Amino acid sequence: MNGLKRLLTAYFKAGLDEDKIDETYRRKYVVNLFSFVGMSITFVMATAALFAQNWLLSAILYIASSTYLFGFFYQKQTGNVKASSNIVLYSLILLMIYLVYAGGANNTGPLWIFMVAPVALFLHGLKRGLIDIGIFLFGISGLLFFLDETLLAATYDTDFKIRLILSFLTVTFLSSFYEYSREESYQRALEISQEFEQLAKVDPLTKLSNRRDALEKIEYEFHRMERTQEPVTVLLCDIDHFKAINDNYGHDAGDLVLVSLSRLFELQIRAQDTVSRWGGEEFLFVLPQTDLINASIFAEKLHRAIRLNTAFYQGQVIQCTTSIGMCQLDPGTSIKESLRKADEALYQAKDAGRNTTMPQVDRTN
Ligand SMILES: Nc1nc2c(ncn2[C@@H]2O[C@H](COP(=O)(O)OP(=O)(O)OP(=O)(O)O)[C@@H](O)[C@H]2O)c(=O)[nH]1
Repeated sequence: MNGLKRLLTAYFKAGLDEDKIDETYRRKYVVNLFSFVGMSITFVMATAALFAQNWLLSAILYIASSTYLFGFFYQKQTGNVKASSNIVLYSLILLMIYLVYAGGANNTGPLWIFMVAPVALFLHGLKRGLIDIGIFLFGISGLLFFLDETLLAATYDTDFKIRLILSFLTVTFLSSFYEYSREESYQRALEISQEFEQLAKVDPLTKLSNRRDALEKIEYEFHRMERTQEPVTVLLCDIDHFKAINDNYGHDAGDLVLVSLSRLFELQIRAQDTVSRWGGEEFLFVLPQTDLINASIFAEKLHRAIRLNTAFYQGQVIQCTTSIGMCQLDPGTSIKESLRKADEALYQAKDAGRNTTMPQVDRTN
């Protein structure tokens, strides 16, 4: 039993990317599922028709069964979900038209047409699925009501034809409603997950990138530097005696200073630079296309701007300074090691009396 379950799961998940569960994943899954169901049912029906010596019906059903299998393999090999879903859906539609035309076994062929509605909607989505269903319905109605004397091989009672179309419309309506709600829920879930993803990258107090996002950005710039050989420098900036601000004016005043400096930092950087809240009262700048010399010029500009910046808290003016440690990224040095060097440089800046910038500390030199 477990072996069968594993086999079926492997079949349904063939060609699917487990790391990317999105709409394409779902469509591929549905293609695999329908190709399996379609292939199995038509195979059984084809064999039954073979025993009943209905050669033509049997041959057509075997061809349909092979087409579903082909749709599955095409999806698995190429990953082309658009083409494979077209193969599965349009071969199903052609088979249904044939069954209505010929009547199938004991005139029961038309009973299978209900499958078209959910398959079309699940494979092609609401809009395109409804167009497919509309065209199919138009063709079937024409065949049943207008070409019944000239083209139709089977004979159906008028009541049966009307009920067939009405029940097909009912199944279409219910399937469309289901697909509509599914698409709506999927869209909403997508929006919520994007919102959360965004929130997970932002520091709630300062609205700057948080440490996690900063690390992603450094990694991106690190790889770009490896490709382009252009310099990248990181700056670790720590507010001097920030504890004293909290102690003297209160925690809310400390928060206000952090927010005020964050807005100031955003104004100082270029479009390609990033500033993030690294932690507590520490900020990290990532400056692409910038070597240590140019980073020093930027750091001086930053010191000046911070000195001139004033935060007002309950009628009191709060001013502060910062210390900065810098490190230029190097392809031969890990990001972690470069950040450690910047941190060491920052401590040297603190030791040197604060309100100053120090370049990286190279122990090997
Ligand atoms: N208001 C506020 N304070 C914070 C926040 N995060 C960290 N702090 C405070 O920042 C202070 C950091 O103090 P220290 O690490 O001693 O550093 P410092 O007083 O700036 O001294 P130096 O860095 O040596 O100049 C601590 O009092 C923390 O509580 C925050 O989000 N808001």
